[in-house]
Amino acid sequence: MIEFQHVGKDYPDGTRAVGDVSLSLEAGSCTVLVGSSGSGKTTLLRMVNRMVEPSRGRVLVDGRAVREANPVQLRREIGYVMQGSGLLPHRTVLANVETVPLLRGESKQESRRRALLQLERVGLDPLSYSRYPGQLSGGQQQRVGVARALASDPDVLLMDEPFGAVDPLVRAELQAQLRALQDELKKTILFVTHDMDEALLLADRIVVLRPGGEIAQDATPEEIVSAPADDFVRGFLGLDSAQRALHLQPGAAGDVVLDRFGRPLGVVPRAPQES
Ligand SMILES: Nc1ncnc2c1ncn2[C@@H]1O[C@H](COP(=O)(O)OP(=O)(O)OP(=O)(O)O)[C@@H](O)[C@H]1O
Repeated sequence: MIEFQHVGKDYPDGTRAVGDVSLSLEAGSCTVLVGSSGSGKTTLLRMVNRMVEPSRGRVLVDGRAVREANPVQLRREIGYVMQGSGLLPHRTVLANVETVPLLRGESKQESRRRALLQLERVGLDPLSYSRYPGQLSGGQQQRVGVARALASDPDVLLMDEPFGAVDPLVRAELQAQLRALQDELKKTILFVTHDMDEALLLADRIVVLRPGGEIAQDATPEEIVSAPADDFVRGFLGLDSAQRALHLQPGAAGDVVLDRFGRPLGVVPRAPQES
C-alpha cells in the first residue's frame, strides 16, 4: 500500500508542480495518474522512490515513511519503468535484466534464472537476449524495461509513460500484456499517462490531475466515464470521446452500453412491449 499524505512540491525556481495531494493506493491494484502535460504526474510518481523529495507532506510505502529509507535501497526494492526504457546501452538484454537482482545481492545463477523468467514472461524472442538495446525496436526495448523492473520481484512498480514512444499497434499489445501480467502478479502499480484511453484500459483507479498538481477526480474508470466530477474531467474525457465508440449489447434488463474496451457503462431500459 502506498500513501501520499498532503504532499506538495515547489521546485527551486518557484514552479508549483504539486499542490496538496492525498491519495491511498491499495496493495495489488493499478492506479493511473492522468492529466495534461505539466500537471505533476511524474513529480508525484518520483516521490515514491525518492527521485524527488516533497516540499510538504510525506509518502508511506507499507506504512513506512520513504524519507526514512535509504534511497539506493528503496530504488532497488521498487520497480521503475520509464519512457525510452532507460536500458544500459553497452550491456546485452540479458545483462540489463540481470543487473537488478545482482545489485540486490542475488547469486549469478539466481540472477540469471530470474532474468530469463521475466524475459520469457514479457514475450521477448530469446534470439534477442544477446543483443544490445540499440539493436531492438522501441516496443522490444519497453518489454526489456518491464522485465528488468520485474526481475527483483518488487511489490511496487512505478511506470512513467512506459508505452508513450511506441506506435499504436505495439502500444495496444504492450497494454494487453501488462493487463495479463497484472492479473497474474498483482503488483501495486502506479502508472502515469496523459492518454485517457490508456488509463481506462489499465486502471483499477484513475486519478485525474489538473494543472498546478491538484486532484480533479479520484475514482474507478466506470465512475469517471459515467459521472465526471467537473468540466475539467469532462473536457479531458471529451478530447477523444468520438473515438470511444460506444455500442449496445442486449441484456436481461435492457441494452447494456459498452465502451470500445467492452466495459459496461450503463443500461438503457427496454421500452414496454405493446400488446
Ligand atoms: N527539476 C525541475 N525544476 C523546475 N521545474 C520542474 C522540474 N521538474 C518538473 N518541473 C515542472 O513541474 C511541473 C510538473 O512537472 P511534471 O514533470 O511532474 O509534470 P507531468 O504531468 O509529468 O508532465 P508531462 O506529462 O509533460 O511529463 C511542470 O511545470 C514542470 O515544468
